[in-house]
Amino acid sequence: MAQTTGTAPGEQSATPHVKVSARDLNLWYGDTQALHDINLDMYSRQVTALIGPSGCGKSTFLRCLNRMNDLIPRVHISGRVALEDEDIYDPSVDVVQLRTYVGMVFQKPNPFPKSIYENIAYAPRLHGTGTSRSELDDLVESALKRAGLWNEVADRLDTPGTELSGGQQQRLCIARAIAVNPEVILMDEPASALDPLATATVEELIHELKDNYTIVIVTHNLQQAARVAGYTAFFHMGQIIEVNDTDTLFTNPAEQRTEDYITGRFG
Ligand SMILES: Nc1ncnc2c1ncn2[C@@H]1O[C@H](COP(=O)(O)OP(=O)(O)OP(=O)(O)O)[C@@H](O)[C@H]1O
Repeated sequence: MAQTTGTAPGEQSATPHVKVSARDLNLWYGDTQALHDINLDMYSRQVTALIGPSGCGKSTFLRCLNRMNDLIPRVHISGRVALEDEDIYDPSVDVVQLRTYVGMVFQKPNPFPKSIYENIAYAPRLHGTGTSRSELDDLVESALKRAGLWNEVADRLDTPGTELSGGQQQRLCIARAIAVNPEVILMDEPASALDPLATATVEELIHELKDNYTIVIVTHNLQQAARVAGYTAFFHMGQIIEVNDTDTLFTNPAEQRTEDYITGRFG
């Protein structure tokens, strides 16, 4: 597997900071191995895209990064995933806490059946981040602003989140993830259920969020990976075939399988 530690386009520092790393990561669903010896560094203030054909293990890998696979029966994992050098699979790790550091946004927008306000305020209240009403008000406003949704919903915070358009719902889900101050945001095909205009808005948002978070995104859309990601990893049959800065991976792939995939020969 090819992996660079070089500088991504637009990145000032020669050695980007590794925020999350996977080392020799294997995962089995029962007897079936879905991930094989995955090694990947994901950098602070960068978007890393995971691409590859259907069933190659992208979502499985993404779920390893905040232990969402713990919820699936008969899953067995070996190897290491570290957040800032801390092994997230260490038995002492509080998984609920971990998921506030490493938030997740899913393919289909899934707002709670609650008001826009409550969608954002719910988790901070639960975790004790915002206690008074005015603290929560500030937190809701700030999260909605960071998700680029404030101007569209400021006058109707009491309406159900489910009444927003699909694109707005997805930005609400991103605001909800942001509200608990994560360091890493995982996105599993966050725009695939959206129309082109809403997709463009979400992509712009990802671009802005990158300045403050580590973002890992699964996408089927190669153009989207090229637009939003500084780094891209190509998965095939549960392995990483190649990872590199996105421009190099798309224009000068080292591996034949990568070239075949990005030129549409399979997948
Ligand atoms: N809950 C599960 N139980 C058993 N096997 C699973 C489970 N989830 C995924 N798999 C299997 O693991 C492999 C990888 O699936 P995964 O969903 O990670 O791939 P993917 O690359 O994200 O695919 P897609 O692009 O179609 O979403 C597939 O063979 C899939 O059938």
